[in-house]
Amino acid sequence: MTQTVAVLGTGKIGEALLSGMIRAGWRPSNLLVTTRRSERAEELHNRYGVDSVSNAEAAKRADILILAVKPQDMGRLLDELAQHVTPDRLVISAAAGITTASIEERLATNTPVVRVMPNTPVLVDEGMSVISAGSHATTDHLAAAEAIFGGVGKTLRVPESQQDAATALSGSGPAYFYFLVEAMTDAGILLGLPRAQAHDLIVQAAIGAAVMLRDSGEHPVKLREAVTSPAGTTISAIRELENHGVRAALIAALEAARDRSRELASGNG
Ligand SMILES: NC(=O)C1=CN([C@@H]2O[C@H](COP(=O)(O)OP(=O)(O)OC[C@H]3O[C@@H](n4cnc5c(N)ncnc54)[C@H](O)[C@@H]3O)[C@@H](O)[C@H]2O)C=CC1
Ligand SMILES: O=C(O)[C@@H]1CCC=N1
Repeated sequence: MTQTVAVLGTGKIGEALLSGMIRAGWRPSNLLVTTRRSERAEELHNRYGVDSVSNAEAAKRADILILAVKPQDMGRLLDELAQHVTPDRLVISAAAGITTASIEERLATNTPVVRVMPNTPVLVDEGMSVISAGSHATTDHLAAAEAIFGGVGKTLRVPESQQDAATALSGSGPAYFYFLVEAMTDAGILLGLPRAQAHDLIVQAAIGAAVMLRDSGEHPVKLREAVTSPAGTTISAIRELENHGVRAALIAALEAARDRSRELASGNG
């Protein structure tokens, strides 16, 4: 961890990553951030002890640049960086949809670019980061990205052609579970439970189910069948879920997220 890493754009995912890197043992003196507002720079300095610099300065000083701005802001960021990034730097983009090729063509020839799709559970070291090499990135560059993102969760290498699908499943994935918890908590209210209790019951059911999925090695169908007693309560609920097309809705939802990721490749909104 002797390299210097700059996080360019420190919104939700940029800060989540920054906080995770500090927990994983990165020294604030080896980290830089860029922000659009000076109050935000001050806030991050107070919180993490990191210095804020301009994007051009970050490109000059950092070995690894993590681009964490919105896809729609990527063009402008690359304009600011283009003259300053040399091919001995590693550029990691965390932006949905943006291809490594589109970044490579804006930077000096042979600049290595790695595309990563993390998710917000990096905040609790349970992130999933899906990693792909651009055309000039070597296995050492992939390993450098894995060292950073592996400190805050799991990593998986995929061909870049699968990144839009991975974004739909994993980058956006936590939101679907929060949405379910929200809806199921409302159901608890309808059934007469106090909101706080309904929330706790659903969250613990989610945690228990997630740990069983991760640790038991069983197929989800098997785990669901173990809950579903003959003529019992669960099957009554499952019938309603099927009646309302929840399975088809999920498939369509993730397909829409994949398509949106593809659209964002143009950098347009
Ligand atoms: N939020 C999430 O769960 C995930 C987000 N991503 C990707 O991360 C990127 C950022 O997303 P969020 O953090 O959600 O957005 P955000 O809007 O919270 O953060 C973006 C930040 O970039 C800053 N910014 C924009 N242009 C800048 C520039 N030229 N120089 C310095 N800072 C600049 C903005 O002020 C803002 O603070 C997006 O490309 C998104 O696709 C990837 C995985 C998960
Ligand atoms: O919603 C988005 O576009 C970003 C990318 C994955 C998660 N959040």
